This record gives sequence, structure tokens and C-alpha cells, in this order.
Amino acid sequence: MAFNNSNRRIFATLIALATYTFTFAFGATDSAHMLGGQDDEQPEGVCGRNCYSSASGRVGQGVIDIFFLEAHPNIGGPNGTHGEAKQEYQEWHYLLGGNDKGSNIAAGANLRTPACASPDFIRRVTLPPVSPSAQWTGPEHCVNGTCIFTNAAQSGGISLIVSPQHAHIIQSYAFDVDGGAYPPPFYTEEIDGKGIGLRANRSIAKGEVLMTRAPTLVAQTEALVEWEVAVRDMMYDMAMARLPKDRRDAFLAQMGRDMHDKINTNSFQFFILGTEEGGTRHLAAYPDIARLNHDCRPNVHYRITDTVITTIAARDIQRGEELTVSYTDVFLPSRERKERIQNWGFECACALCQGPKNETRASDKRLRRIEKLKADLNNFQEMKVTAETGVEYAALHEEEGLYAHLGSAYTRAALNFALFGDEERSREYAWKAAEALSIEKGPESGDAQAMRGLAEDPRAHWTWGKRRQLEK
Ligand SMILES: C[S@@+](CC[C@H](N)C(=O)[O-])C[C@H]1O[C@@H](n2cnc3c(N)ncnc32)[C@H](O)[C@@H]1O
Repeated sequence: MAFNNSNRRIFATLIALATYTFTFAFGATDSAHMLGGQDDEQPEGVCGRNCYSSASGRVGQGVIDIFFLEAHPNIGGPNGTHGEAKQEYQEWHYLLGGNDKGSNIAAGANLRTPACASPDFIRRVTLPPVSPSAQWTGPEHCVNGTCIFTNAAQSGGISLIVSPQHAHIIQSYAFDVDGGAYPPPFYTEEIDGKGIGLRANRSIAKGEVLMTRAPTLVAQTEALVEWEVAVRDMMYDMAMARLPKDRRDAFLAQMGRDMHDKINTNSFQFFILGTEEGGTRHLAAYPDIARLNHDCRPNVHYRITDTVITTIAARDIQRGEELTVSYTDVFLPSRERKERIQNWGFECACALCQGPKNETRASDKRLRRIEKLKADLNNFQEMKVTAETGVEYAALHEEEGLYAHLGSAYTRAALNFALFGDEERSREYAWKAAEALSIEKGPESGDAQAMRGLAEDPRAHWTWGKRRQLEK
């Protein structure tokens, strides 16, 4: 499985890595000799794709060294151009706080001839560690520009299999993990047809934080897909070997035949420096959280902020209930949900999937109605809604048990009332939306704040009365 969430820089969607086509593009000899390379300056051509180009520039007050991973075949070859390098250059540039005009780095300028680079060389030219107390080691064992970084002291131990650029971003995050509810309001248990799962040992109130965890392992998906199996498994082993034993044991106790299968089955997917379209896809392993089984109508919501995952009760949960999250898009019709779950390698044994056909049909009907109302509420060309349409839309979410998605449903209802100039109802739904969004996206999230703003003064909102004007 692969779960996810969104925040400032990281965006994630539930997409199974299992659905990828695995192509192992690089030859064994190429990859193998890159492991553990010692020399800073091997002759050009010997190191294949493990080459780096570098440039110097000035951002703000400090002179920095920037280097480019030779990830693109058109950099530095006999007739190479620096087109792709420029793009990467720009990314660094932005990352370091520059803008297209504000600093004197000329993109793509003064690139040195590519040279082979050992991990030691990379360490010297990489930006300094974020905090002297951070205790990160790496880069080590770089393969095609993806290296191992470890912090055995942070949050029980974290290993990264990522590029130096992404390592720097991840290392800059504050892994302030408080662990969630203590003692845990759940226990692990074998669940019929699902393997191990988590069950509530007391009643849990909606909004209660269950677990907050830093990742044990973060891996850049592209590298995992490209590497030869032997290289990939060696990287996993080395990343794991650097972790404290209890952390390693927890990772290895996850469901799965081998390391790769464990990562496929249990990881959450997220993106760095962008969304699914432009960002870089990563997988993160959180062994404790991975015990949560799938349900098409889950009672637990999760969000990932700067790689730290937080799981929260999406509704009141009774003692004895299984705690679940959804591995797939809950708005898909039942047949498609089942197909997606099958692609992950198992038959869904959740109550809705296993329930009577008439319940599945009723659920699908509600989902179709939700989709139709959403389109109508978003339609400003034609008037297909009344002030009450948002209420029906939100009520269908409640009826369908889509508790982790009530924030956006209430938001639409609140905005629709504002659009129709109904102050009281807009206020009522905006408060509901703010409460739900505080759980779903965090109390300080922009969405929750926006709804608090609407609730405080609907008349000041930009949507105020806009539908009424359209009606005239
Ligand atoms: C992330 S693991 C969840 C924990 C797992 N049950 C264990 O024993 O560690 C995902 C795996 O659990 C099982 N699983 C999760 N949800 C399920 C469901 N609704 N129905 C059947 N099996 C499920 C599947 O084997 C799936 O590949």
C-alpha cells in the first residue's frame, strides 16, 4: 500500500507502488562499482552516471557550491548541453531563497566538467547539516546519485535512501514527535481475514490523536524502480543496518516476504518539492502505523507533515472496534475500489465490501449523488443549486460514513450559503468545517483558518452574495 497526505511541501496520494511497472534500467557492473567508491577524482567516463557537475554562486551573503547529479544523459557528454542542469540549478536556487532576479547566480553558468564523485566528495560540497546536533551521517554508498543518510538518534532512528538534495530538505524538518495518546488506546490482534490489526481498548473521542511517528525509512521511489534487484536489496540492507536494533526489528516485523515486499505493502507515498505532477515521489515506512488495516469507510484519519505522520480518530470510536484507514480513494464506486485493492494483492474484507449487495448499491448511489452535487456546486455558468444543496451534499457524506472528508463537505455547504447571502447558515457550516478541518489538516492549516474567518464574518467573505447577483 502507499498512503499519504499533503502539506506545504509534501503532497501524497494513496497510490500503490504495486501498480508500477518495475524496470531495472541499469546494468549490474555500472551500479556495482559505484557502491562505496573511494576516489574523489576518478577519470571521466569510469563512473558512468555517478558523476557530478559543479558551479559556484552567491546567494544572499554567502558563496555556495552547487553541484548537479548527473541524472540526465545530456549533461556533460561530448556534445552535451546543460539544459536539464539549468532546471536543477534553478531548483536549488529557489530552495536557497533566491528568485529569478534576486541573486547573481547565472543559471547553468560555469559548470565544471563532470567528474566522478565519492561520498566523501559529496559530503564536502553538500550544504552543511541543518543543525550541528542533528547527528546525520551520509551520504554513503551512493548509487546513481541516490545515497544513504542515517540519524540513529532521531526519533528512534531514521534512514534515508534519497538524493543529497532531498536529504537536505528532509534533514531540515523538525521531527518533533510526541507519540500520541499514552497509554495507547488500542492493542494489536489477529483480525479475521486481514492479518494483524489494531483494536480500541477504550472508547476514543473524535479528534483524539492516536499516534504520531517519524519515518523509519524514506526511499526515493524512482531509485527503487530503476535499480537492479541485487543493488536495491543491498541498499535496503545497508540503510537498515544503520538503525538501532529495536527500530530495525519493528521494520522487519511488518507484513511482507522480503524487504522490498515489506516496503510495497506497508509504505506511505508522498512527494517532495511539488505535487504528484512535479514533485519527487518518495515512500516512507512507519511500522507502527502500518498495522492499521484498510476499510472503505475508515474511522481513522492520517496526515503527513514534513514526513511526520499523525493518525487521528475521524469519529467517536467504541471500545472493541477495529481502527482502520483507507488505502484507496473512498469516493470511487465499490467495483473500482475492490479492483484497486486487488491490485495491492488482497481481497478487501471490510464491512462494506463484504456486506449485502443492497447496501453496496445504496452506497454507490449516494456516491453518484455526491459527485453530481459537487459538479453542480462548482458550476457558476448555470444555476443548478439552491442554498440548501450544500446541506444535502454534507448530509450524504455523513450518511455514507465519510468522516475523514467532512471538512471539505462542510466547507462547500458554508460557501454555498455565503454565495446565497445566508449569514446564519454560512456561519453554522463554517464552524463545522473549521472543526473537521482541524482534524483533517491540522488546527493551523490554511483551510481551517479560512473557515474560521468565514464563520466570524460571512459578509466580509469574497463569496458573499455572489449567487444572488448571478440570479438577477
Ligand atoms: C499495511 S498492512 C496492514 C497490517 C497487516 N494486516 C499486518 O498483519 O501487518 C496491509 C496488509 O494487511 C492486509 N489487509 C489490510 N486491510 C485489509 C482488508 N480490509 N481486508 C483484507 N486484508 C487486509 C492485507 O494483507 C494487506 O496487504
